[in-house]
Amino acid sequence: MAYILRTHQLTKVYRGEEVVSEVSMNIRRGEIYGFLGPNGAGKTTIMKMITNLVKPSGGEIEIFEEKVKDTFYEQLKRMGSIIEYPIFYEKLTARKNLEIHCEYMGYYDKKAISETLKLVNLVNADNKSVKDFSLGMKQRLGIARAIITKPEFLILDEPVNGLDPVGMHEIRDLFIKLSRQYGITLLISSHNLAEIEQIADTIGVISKGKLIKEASMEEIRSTHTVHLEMSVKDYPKAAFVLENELKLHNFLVKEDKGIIQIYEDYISQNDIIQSMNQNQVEIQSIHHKKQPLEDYFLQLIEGGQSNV
Ligand SMILES: Nc1ncnc2c1ncn2[C@@H]1O[C@H](COP(=O)(O)OP(=O)(O)OP(=O)(O)O)[C@@H](O)[C@H]1O
Repeated sequence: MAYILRTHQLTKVYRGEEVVSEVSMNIRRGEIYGFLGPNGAGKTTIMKMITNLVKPSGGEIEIFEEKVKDTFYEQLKRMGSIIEYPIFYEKLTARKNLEIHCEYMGYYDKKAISETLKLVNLVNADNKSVKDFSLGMKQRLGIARAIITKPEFLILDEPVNGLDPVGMHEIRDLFIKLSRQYGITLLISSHNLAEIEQIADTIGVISKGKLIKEASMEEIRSTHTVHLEMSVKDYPKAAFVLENELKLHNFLVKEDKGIIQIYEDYISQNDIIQSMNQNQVEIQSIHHKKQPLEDYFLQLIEGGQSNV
């Protein structure tokens, strides 16, 4: 398995306080990794350590399958990033900003500027200076600057923060394009699940400096969101049957809705129907129900546990 990034027990202490605690994360080549967590969870600090802006207090970082040393310029050259707010030369155009950046990076592919402006859809902005850009245009220019040197690994800190739904949609499409067509690996942080749920292949959930979950979206969707919902009139009796006949304990009785939610993975719908029939409990409906992912993540973050 080719990993673009692996951290081992990565830790950062600020004034005696551990703001990042023993984080071991794994990003595979070519994937979009969604880094999800509430504000202050430690996402930016981790991204800063990965991009050599902040020194770790402990642990290790491996990029492109090589352990990073004190300075890791060779690896950094193959990476692009936007961390916190990108700063531009406000009086200059997007093109001029990119030219200056390329010069600074020692990257002299003149064609790249026009190509990149086209890719991020900023071709018609040649007469505008950056100070007159909308927030979305600035975000796209930031992305252009991060990708112009053709990085293999792109690190984006809250890149859609503050964008309207249309802008957000455009940027999301761009990320998918960068990943699927250009094979760039993306690490994207967000405090909002809806922003990255649709594009991430893998999600890392961070809370209070700890990585509390790392799993593929596919796995999360298939294993953690389903429960059985059974609608009955006589719910006390139904609950009795679940508990004493089927020996199930992980269920919730919602009296106001007349339903019982059953969270046991190993019990089949048929077994429940059979047992209810044998005990003369009439089932009005029974079906699998998905827990909204948002609820699942909130539960995860609030619980702050690693065994969910
Ligand atoms: N230079 C610093 N000195 C002291 N504490 C810091 C410093 N940088 C970050 N912190 C603290 O570390 C914790 C994590 O901050 P960080 O910015 O990494 O979180 P985050 O998940 O990226 O949240 P946000 O989205 O709000 O930036 C916070 O409690 C923050 O106050």
